[in-house]
Amino acid sequence: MAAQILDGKALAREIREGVREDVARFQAETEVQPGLAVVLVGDDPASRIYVSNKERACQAAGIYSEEHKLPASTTQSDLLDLIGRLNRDPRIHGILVQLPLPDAIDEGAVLDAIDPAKDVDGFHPVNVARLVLNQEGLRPCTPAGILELIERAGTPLRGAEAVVVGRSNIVGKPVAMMLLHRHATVTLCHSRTRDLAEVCRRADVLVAAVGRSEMIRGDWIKPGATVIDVGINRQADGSLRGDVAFDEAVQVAGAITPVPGGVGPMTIAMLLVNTLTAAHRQVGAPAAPAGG
Ligand SMILES: NC(=O)C1=CN([C@@H]2O[C@H](COP(=O)(O)OP(=O)(O)OC[C@H]3O[C@@H](n4cnc5c(N)ncnc54)[C@H](OP(=O)(O)O)[C@@H]3O)[C@@H](O)[C@H]2O)C=CC1
Ligand SMILES: Nc1nc(=O)c2c([nH]1)NC[C@@H]1CN(c3ccc(C(=O)N[C@@H](CCC(=O)O)C(=O)O)cc3)C=[N+]21
Ligand SMILES: [Mg+2]
Repeated sequence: MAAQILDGKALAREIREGVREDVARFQAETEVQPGLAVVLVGDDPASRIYVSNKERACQAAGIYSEEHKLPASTTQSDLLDLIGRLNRDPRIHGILVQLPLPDAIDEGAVLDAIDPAKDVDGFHPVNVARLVLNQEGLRPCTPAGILELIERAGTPLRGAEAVVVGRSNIVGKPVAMMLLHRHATVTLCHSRTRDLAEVCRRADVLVAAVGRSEMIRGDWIKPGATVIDVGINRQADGSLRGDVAFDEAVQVAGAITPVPGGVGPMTIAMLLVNTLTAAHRQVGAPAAPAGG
């Protein structure tokens, strides 16, 4: 029997509609409109697509958004100045600096400069520490979206074998930590992992965040497993492929996310949730938003 398809686009739409209602209520109570600033340095075409998706989603949810497009030649000190201004700007509750940054800019120095209260990506060291300590803080959007999808699949995590392929700071490591906090037994794999296929076959929940088109084959998947495909791999013809060979995997898995229409839309929905949560915490409004 073919797997249940986890429709991230539909779930993201539901979440964004909930955010829209919560934003309206928040604004009525506080007279403050939540605001997001997105900073894009250089002209990476893929980043431009995400940035315009984010902008449209903000508008639909009633969140103020502004886009700061800087040339690739921008210096680190100019970027730090901009972040300082956004940190002090009362209209702005969330700041997102699109990654990767040009080589001449020290990514760590830039992330350190963002006010942790406005760090809607959850990449500042303070928010990373709060995640590891399982304390309240802003959680990275893609991992948060992945957890929502797993929950929607009805997959129990307590005691489950979870295998994450990829150990980046923005996806692999934080999603592994979130699965651990849900009491899964977590294996975090990377390019030096031996017998990767064998490790994947143990997984009740498999998260692929590698960036290699269709690397994970159908026979790497345990029958009935929940498979989350984070990969966004642009093909020569312009289409997108995931890190999982979908046509094979869908025959074996219990539930699987498509690419596109899986994790990607959830990332944007969780960015809106984080922006509203950040606004609540900064304004100190009485009621907390759903999911915040
Ligand atoms: N849908 C969404 O919202 C998002 C999608 N993405 C997509 O997800 C994918 C991963 O992104 P990101 O985490 O930033 O990627 P990175 O390139 O930062 O990390 C890739 C990871 O995969 C590991 N890896 C590479 N090759 C292999 C291999 N042959 N076997 C096992 N592990 C391997 C690397 O190992 P090592 O550490 O040893 O080098 C590394 O840990 C990309 O396609 C990206 O576009 C990313 C963010 C959000
Ligand atoms: N500071 C920072 N935060 C990020 O969250 C961040 C980043 N930098 N750099 C790049 C990655 C990648 N990323 C995606 C977001 C949305 C889609 C998305 O909307 N995907 C849709 C459509 C994609 C398309 O058609 O091109 C889908 O999968 O269905 C994909 C990928 C966020 N990232
Ligand atoms: Mg993110």
